[in-house]
Amino acid sequence: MGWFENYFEFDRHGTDMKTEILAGVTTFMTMAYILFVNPSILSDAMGKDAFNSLVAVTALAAGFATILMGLYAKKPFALAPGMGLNAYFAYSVVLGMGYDWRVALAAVFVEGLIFIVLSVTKVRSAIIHAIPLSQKYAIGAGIGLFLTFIGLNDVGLLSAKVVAPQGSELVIDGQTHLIGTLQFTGLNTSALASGDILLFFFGLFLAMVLIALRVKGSLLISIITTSVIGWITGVAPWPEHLFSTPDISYTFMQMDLQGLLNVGALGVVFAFFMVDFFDTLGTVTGLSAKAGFITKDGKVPDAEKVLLTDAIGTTVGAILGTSTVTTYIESAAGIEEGGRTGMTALVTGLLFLGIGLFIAPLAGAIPAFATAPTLVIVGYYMLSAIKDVNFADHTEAIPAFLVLITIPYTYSIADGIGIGFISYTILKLFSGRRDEIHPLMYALSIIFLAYFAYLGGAF
Ligand SMILES: Nc1nc2[nH]cnc2c(=O)[nH]1
Repeated sequence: MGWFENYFEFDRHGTDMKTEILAGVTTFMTMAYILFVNPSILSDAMGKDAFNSLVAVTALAAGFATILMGLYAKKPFALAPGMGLNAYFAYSVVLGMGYDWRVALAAVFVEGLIFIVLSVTKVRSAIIHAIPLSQKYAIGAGIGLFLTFIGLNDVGLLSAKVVAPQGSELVIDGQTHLIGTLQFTGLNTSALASGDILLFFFGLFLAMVLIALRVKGSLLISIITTSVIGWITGVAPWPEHLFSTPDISYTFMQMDLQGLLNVGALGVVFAFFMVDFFDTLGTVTGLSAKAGFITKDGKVPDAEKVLLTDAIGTTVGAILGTSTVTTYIESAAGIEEGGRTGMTALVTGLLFLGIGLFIAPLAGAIPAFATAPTLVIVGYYMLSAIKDVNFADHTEAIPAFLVLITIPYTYSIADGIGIGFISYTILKLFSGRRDEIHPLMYALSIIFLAYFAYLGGAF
């Protein structure tokens, strides 16, 4: 038995080197899009000149945090700057509220420090353990639906009608987007015969069949096959070149901590913190349930180490120049391939550094239609956690249901968790079962009420 096998306890987890490496590569392939999507979102707020720096910074932050997760927390979880959080950073905080991006980075940095303190003092894992099992399962399942929704959206399969109040337009990459109330969504029929969508369905059906045949690496095979067909048929451009030289000078150490010293900016720190905290919490629980880590009494082993890694990732990410780093739900893809130990994360992290830093153009050439089927399938896997919710008990199942639908509909894991906690506490309280409410659930419900009030502009 080699050093790696011993250190990561392959025997105890019933895994082997080949499975772990394949799992690490699969998770990387599923997440590689972030190397290009994150820079494109953040550079809307930081300026186009930031783009190259952001590619390297995204790879560095994801690589560093994921390797730390592998070596220290020994879990098959990968981290990168979160999609919900980068959009909040760019479109709400900088473009919406008008904060300089350096102040927004400082808010992320401080939020990360608060996280570190909470993780070290074990407050955070205490909160995790106070949350009812039905809510934990529903969060995992809701994140699954969210992921499917992201996949369908990425590939342009859904259309939406937006009723926009005047003046609420957002220009991204020269395209004008309406911001307003969503009236309905539908199938984007005009795109159905496009190469992108056809290849998406090809990838989806290929993945489905391979999974049904129980072929190892089926998601990875689907991503690679679909990409290559896309490149050959000209639906997606071949990678232009293989190598690029990393340069992070534009965003490195740019935080403006002094700019944070006003009440409004503290609200921004609070909002970042809430989203990061509960996104991580839900994701770690969902992934742990999927990997079979949850103990009989509903706990995630070594939760403190996982949370501390996540918190350090955010802080280091802010120093490098990116929005909040968080544990990715896409890690479910590698877990699905059998990844159970830190070796999986180590492989993913090294690929982020190796590919992300130096051959970013190649990773970026993997088209959205090739990764979207994976997001859809992983969503299906994660949804299965809902079967562990007891639907005979309305006081457990109704709040679980609300979490399940609110996460994808609001495109926000934190909002879904908030609705879940508030409704759980109210329902138990008014149905004569208050002794089942953990005292921390009252506090969390009140914090979420304050959070929603803040979002609604009450203070
Ligand atoms: N948990 C989680 N996973 C993601 N995958 C892509 N973006 C995110 C995010 O914001 N949170």
